[in-house]
Amino acid sequence: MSLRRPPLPRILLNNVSCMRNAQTILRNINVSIHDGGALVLTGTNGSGKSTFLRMLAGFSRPSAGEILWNGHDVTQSGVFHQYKLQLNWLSLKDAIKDRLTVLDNVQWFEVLEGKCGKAMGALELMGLGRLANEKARMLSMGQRKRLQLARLLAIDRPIWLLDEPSVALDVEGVRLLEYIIAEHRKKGGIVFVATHLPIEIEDAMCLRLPQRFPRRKTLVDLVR
Ligand SMILES: Nc1ncnc2c1ncn2[C@@H]1O[C@H](COP(=O)(O)OP(=O)(O)OP(=O)(O)O)[C@@H](O)[C@H]1O
Repeated sequence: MSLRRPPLPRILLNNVSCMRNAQTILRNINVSIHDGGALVLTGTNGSGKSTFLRMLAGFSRPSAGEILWNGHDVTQSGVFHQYKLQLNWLSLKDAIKDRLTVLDNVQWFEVLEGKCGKAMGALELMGLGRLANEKARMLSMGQRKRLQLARLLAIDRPIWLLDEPSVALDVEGVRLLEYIIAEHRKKGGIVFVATHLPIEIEDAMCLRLPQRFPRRKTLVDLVR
């Protein structure tokens, strides 16, 4: 009889807490995620969703606990160097260069990544093929979000950290987002999504972060 150990989770958050400005934003978070997994983070404004993603991206360190990637603490410099190459980050700051064309905006990231050849296909999938040679400043908000998603596809790293990825997308855009997330997971990719808007992600784990401040009076309370 062979006794096989269960595989290590690709990412493990072990009792992680995070402080900003001497305040605890995240407290005792435990998450374990394997290849193909997804975690959807929800919670009120200021509950710490972006902080969670930023910590996973290595922009801030846990104040307690540890984040393990393949069993190694990502804050160790040798590990972090490898770990950060696994990450693809999408946030409300879109880092789009308005003076470049739409295509150049994707190819530029591909070049930085030492890759090439996927930019046009990614733009076409995201419905931006006809705009590939337009200057990026011509794009609407939803089109800019589609351009960010095309970059994710072109760069093709395994761990996606998506902060409000559906903001400004139309219904078709949200369906495309759901589709590319599903396809990414089929290849073993991992997806973390912070969102206020509903996104259909099959078998995703959900983590609702607690509200950090006492509930203030709402508009409804005030007009009663
Ligand atoms: N650089 C910073 N320095 C100090 N505090 C910060 C910093 N960034 C965020 N915070 C605080 O951390 C808390 C959580 O912020 P965060 O942006 O993670 O919330 P969120 O859940 O993503 O909110 P939203 O739904 O509004 O996007 C907030 O109270 C915020 O003021």
